[in-house]
Amino acid sequence: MQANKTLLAVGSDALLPVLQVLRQQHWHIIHIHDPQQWKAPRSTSCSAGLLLLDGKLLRKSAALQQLASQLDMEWLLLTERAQLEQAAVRAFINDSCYDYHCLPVENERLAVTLGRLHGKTLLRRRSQHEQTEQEPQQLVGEHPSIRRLRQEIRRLARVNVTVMISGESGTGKELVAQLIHQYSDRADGPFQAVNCGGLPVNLVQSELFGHERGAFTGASSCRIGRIEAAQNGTLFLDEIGDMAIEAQVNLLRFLQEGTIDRLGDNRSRSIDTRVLSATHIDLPAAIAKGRFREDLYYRLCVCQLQLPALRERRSDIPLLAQHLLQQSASRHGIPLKRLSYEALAVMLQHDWPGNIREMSNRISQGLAMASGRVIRPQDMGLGSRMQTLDHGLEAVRERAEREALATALQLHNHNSSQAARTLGISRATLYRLLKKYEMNAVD
Ligand SMILES: Nc1ncnc2c1ncn2[C@@H]1O[C@H](COP(=O)(O)OP(=O)(O)OP(=O)(O)O)[C@@H](O)[C@H]1O
Repeated sequence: MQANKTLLAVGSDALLPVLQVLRQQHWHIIHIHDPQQWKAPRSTSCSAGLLLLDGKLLRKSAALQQLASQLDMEWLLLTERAQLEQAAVRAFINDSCYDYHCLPVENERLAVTLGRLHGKTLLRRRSQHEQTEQEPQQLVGEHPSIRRLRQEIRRLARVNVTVMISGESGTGKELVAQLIHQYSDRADGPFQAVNCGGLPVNLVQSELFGHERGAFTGASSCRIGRIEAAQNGTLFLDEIGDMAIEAQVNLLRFLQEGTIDRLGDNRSRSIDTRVLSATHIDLPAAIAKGRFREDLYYRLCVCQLQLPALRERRSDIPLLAQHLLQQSASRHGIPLKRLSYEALAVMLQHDWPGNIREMSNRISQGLAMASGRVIRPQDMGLGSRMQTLDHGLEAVRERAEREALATALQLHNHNSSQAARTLGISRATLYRLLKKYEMNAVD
């Protein structure tokens, strides 16, 4: 990260006297007349942008928005007061600028504002940097099912049993496996994730167990398998339900005996690894159809974790959205934007068939597509304003309340006192809500 004071100035030569003063204040200045001229790589280290809006630039509003939304820095707009009468100018200021000054320029005020922009850009870059570099993976969510999951992860991390993690695609199964590894005393060892579904039958064996040179046609060198690579660490078998039945017997042998043989080598090697697996399919049904070995199932399922679909914990949507926004902005080097209220309302209603991965993808899409600083539903490829208004915020709130009640009651076997405590409301409020939604508790 560089901390130099570099200013990107966009506008006509009318800016020159101002730029002269700023140079004396130790700003390094890049001056372009036209937003489309900006060709520098995104990693450029400008920390502030100064934009002199005149009639000519106003006609290039799309290019301006494009420029302002793609560069990781804050913008100050210089404008004639009369231009503020135009809705497009006001929208541009709201969406894309940190501040605006009316002409003529007051040099002292300008110096203070640009200093602030510079400081703010550096602060944001620093926190984005710290977030990606240092922050461990986190399981975001305050829904009772996620709170309980966090406790279960901590407990399971301490014991060396196999765990089967089930849930729809994108619900966080691999993340949970990583957390179990991180909290375990194997955290300093490797975490090896294998996608069993993506491996063709003929490759599964060599991928899992490794092979010696010449073990089969094309095996030109010796290769350590994924199980061996997970020595003293954790082996995560993703999509285990899709593993070819022929490969299942060898995996079973490894789980029973704790040893593997590389293909083409009959020396058994002892392996000490913790095995976690995940599936999005119904394994008992696969067993009934003869597609999955029952003995392997019991070996892999000493403990089980079931992850809820995102639509079953809608109250977590705002929290997750904020987390994914920050994560995506810092990963892709895009300036942070905020979700419009409308976007959040649409997200609360969406059913999220692809769960958190879908949300993460849509938010990245929104960050890339939004022309200003605000992400609208259409930027994420989500329904229109009319659809939101059809349902209204009240309907969204009712739906979230109904779901929170149902989950709390289920969690506590329909005991109203305990459910009220979990929800952080009084029993009287709980009864009022149960009556409103025609639901029942036991006591
Ligand atoms: N509770 C959560 N908090 C924060 N991020 C999450 C959470 N759950 C999932 N994610 C993120 O969502 C993305 C998808 O999660 P993950 O890959 O773990 O899902 P999965 O269930 O293993 O998916 P698949 O079945 O398709 O393999 C990842 O980027 C993950 O970090």
